Amino acid sequence: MIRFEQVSKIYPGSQRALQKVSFQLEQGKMAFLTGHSGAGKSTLLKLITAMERPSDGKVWVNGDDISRITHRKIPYLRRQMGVIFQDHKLLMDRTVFDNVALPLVIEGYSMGNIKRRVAAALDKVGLLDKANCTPVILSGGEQQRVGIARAVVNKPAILIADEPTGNLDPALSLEIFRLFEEFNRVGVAVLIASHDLSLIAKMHYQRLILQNGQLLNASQAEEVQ
Ligand SMILES: Nc1ncnc2c1ncn2[C@@H]1O[C@H](COP(=O)(O)OP(=O)(O)OP(=O)(O)O)[C@@H](O)[C@H]1O
Repeated sequence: MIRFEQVSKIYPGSQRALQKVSFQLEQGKMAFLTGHSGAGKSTLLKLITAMERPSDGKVWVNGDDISRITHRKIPYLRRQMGVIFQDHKLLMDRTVFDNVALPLVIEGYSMGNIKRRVAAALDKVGLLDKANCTPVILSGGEQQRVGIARAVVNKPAILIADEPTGNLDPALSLEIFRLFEEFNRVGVAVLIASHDLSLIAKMHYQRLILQNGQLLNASQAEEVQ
């Protein structure tokens, strides 16, 4: 589903952010991406969403080599994935419904279809009764769940999350991780970058550990755990 082959990334005028990173996340699997601040986690995720291109190596998503993807093909790639950010990037002057509907409006879905899908996504994250509220009146955990509903509303095969629980307390963080597990259980591949080591330790999924841009192998990983 996602495959990195000897991927390096050097930002212009800076040192190497990723060095010869290789890994695979198979269809329907869930994994955590961890590592110190500046280790390269966001960079790795940005290569999957084609917000950045690798300087060397190959990135495969759903069977396509996206290392040199053209701008024209990026919308097709992004349609296959839902992306969740720490600050959830919600439109605060629009309703929860409008926020979740946005990807479908952009895709030109009919209003009937939009209503059905948004209701299903909000139901999944437990916020159906908040559809007509603006996100400002919601708690941090609820706002993050709106972000998750928006990410899953067009049923992507892959979910990518960059520090989705960064601003939340442990109980709410666990709730969010459990939600990701539910999507994974129905076949969605999930990759979550997180600093939340105690929570990750409680969940038994593949762990990718970055250190100064390099992925640790199994024995190195054991040493840092
Ligand atoms: N747009 C950019 N231009 C130049 N250097 C960058 C850019 N983005 C990231 N870097 C550098 O690349 C390295 C990896 O950064 P990245 O944001 O991927 O790390 P991270 O593991 O996500 O860190 P954090 O946990 O603090 O968010 C860092 O040294 C960072 O300064």
